[in-house]
Amino acid sequence: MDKIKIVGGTRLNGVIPISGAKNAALPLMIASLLTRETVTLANMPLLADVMLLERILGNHGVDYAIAGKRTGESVDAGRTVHLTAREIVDTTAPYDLVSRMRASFWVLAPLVARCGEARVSLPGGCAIGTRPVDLLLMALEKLGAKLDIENGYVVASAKNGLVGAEIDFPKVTVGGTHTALMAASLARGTTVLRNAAREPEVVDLADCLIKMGARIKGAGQSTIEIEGVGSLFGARHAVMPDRIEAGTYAMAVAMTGGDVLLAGARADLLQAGLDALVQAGASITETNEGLRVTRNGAGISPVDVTTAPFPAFPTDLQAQFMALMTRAKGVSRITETIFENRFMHVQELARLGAQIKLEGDTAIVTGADHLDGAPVMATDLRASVSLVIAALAARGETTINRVYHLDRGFERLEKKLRGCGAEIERITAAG
Ligand SMILES: CC(=O)N[C@H]1[C@@H](OP(=O)(O)OP(=O)(O)OC[C@H]2O[C@@H](n3ccc(=O)[nH]c3=O)[C@H](O)[C@@H]2O)O[C@H](CO)[C@@H](O)[C@@H]1O
Ligand SMILES: C=C(OP(=O)(O)O)C(=O)O
Repeated sequence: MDKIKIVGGTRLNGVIPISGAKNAALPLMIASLLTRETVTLANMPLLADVMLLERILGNHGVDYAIAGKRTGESVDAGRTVHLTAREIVDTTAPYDLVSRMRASFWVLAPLVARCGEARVSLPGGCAIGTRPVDLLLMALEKLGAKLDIENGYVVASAKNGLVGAEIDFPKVTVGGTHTALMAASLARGTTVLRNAAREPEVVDLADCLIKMGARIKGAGQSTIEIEGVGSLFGARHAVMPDRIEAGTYAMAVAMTGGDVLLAGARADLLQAGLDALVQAGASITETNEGLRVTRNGAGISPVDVTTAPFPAFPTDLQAQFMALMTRAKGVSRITETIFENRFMHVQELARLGAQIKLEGDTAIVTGADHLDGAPVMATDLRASVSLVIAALAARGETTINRVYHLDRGFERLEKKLRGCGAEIERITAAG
């Protein structure tokens, strides 16, 4: 298993290109199941999750072709891929694939909407919480799908097609909103989603569906109206920039000090995260090329944050912000309201000398004068990168084990950080 070795203490200076968003790329790829025609996605990130989803979609009959790079195109440019689901050859998504990536469960919606049947393994829990799928199933049932659970699989059928409905989500769910958007696009009649997720990735999916011929109004607001159509077409769409990757590197710069341009990053996708960073002492300027983040001289101030659905502070940046707060001059409180168990990084940060006390859904972080390098273990994607941020500021060497978690969501992380002066290298396991 690969490891990452970091020697802390270097300020970050330079340019970091921001990749296409994992959490937009995945539902966009899944949406290709809705049409016989080719969906072309540009600015695709090269990530383990994307590669796994390629395999899962291939199992259903999606032909996946990667366009070659144009002459002179930078290595930092995202890939362009063509996905064509001419025929769906298999409507089953098996346990061994779905259990490895939760978002793959979302194939249920396009499969049942297009084919009238699907058999998709329940995804199970994961390191950050139990993560039930009851609201995704509720949405599909409202749209007329008949659902049974058999041997760990959701067996869905809608022999006469799905029918538009009013769907009120009792809780904001990104996956539930993606599911309802995809299914309702091919349902007969009108669907209204209430308390829908407003995350930018939902808007990105809706934009692509609209290019494919879907009739969707209100994406990005709590109420979304979808007028179902008989069939969808091919389209070309560029994946939005990754706001979580951008926020992560912004927090790394705030931690080490320095001056970095996050090329391609957009402030409107990340306002709550940027506000917290400015309170912590970073300066952020929006430029034509992206976001410039600097922290010079002054130390890190403690800031309290509470995670909540967009546009509030994102849960996917909670671990990274906690890493930053471990060096603040004072006490901060970080409250996690989305996932019940998203504090696996606390024990690992403590190994570097962080002082964090957990009280229910709140972590109370007392900033330490310094952190010291140590061997640590990555436990999930964002927890892993929080250890990278802490290690960049720790004295001496930190080795992060199980970095396959990082590869799920951060493209060329070592290269991007090394380009800004960080002392970071991947130690590739032999064999
Ligand atoms: C691939 C992807 O895009 N993943 C993101 C997506 O995950 P995901 O779509 O799985 O997260 P949700 O927004 O659905 O989950 C939000 C909350 O709702 C609960 N819930 C969800 C569905 C359901 O049927 N029942 C239920 O109770 C969850 O347990 C959680 O407490 O949004 C999360 C919240 O922004 C992010 O952290 C993940 O990075
Ligand atoms: C939790 C995340 O991803 P997933 O929903 O795929 O587990 C994440 O991107 O932080």
